[in-house]
Amino acid sequence: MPAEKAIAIIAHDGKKAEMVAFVKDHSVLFQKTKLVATGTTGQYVEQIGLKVKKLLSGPKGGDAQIASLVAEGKVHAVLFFRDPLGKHPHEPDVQMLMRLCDLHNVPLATNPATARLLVKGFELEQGQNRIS
Ligand SMILES: O=C(CO)COP(=O)(O)O
Repeated sequence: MPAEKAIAIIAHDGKKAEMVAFVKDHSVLFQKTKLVATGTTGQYVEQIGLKVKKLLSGPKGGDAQIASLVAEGKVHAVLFFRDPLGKHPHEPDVQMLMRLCDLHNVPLATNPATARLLVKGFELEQGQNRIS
């Protein structure tokens, strides 16, 4: 994984608990990786003990800021723990982020199962050849 690029982590409120469990499970990889997150998600990631650049909260523009980083080529992958049952006032920002990931061919996981596979790919890239 290019050292200068970050992994972006975002979680809707209904998925924060799953995001925390996921990040804890993969903390070895995340300790070695530049992390960026939307505001509240970032606070949770910090509480796990990881260094993370916190942007604005999602509804205040955090997803849009991550979209901008994607467009600038500064994001290696986006792990987005979306809540498909929730209503989000900033849904247009979410759609923009996903569109820009597709446009710039940036890996985007929108649920924990896909995030797990993506992270496995990073571990393989880094030579940690363990499949569990
Ligand atoms: O709203 C979000 C994703 O769309 C997440 O934002 P927070 O991390 O600030 O809760």
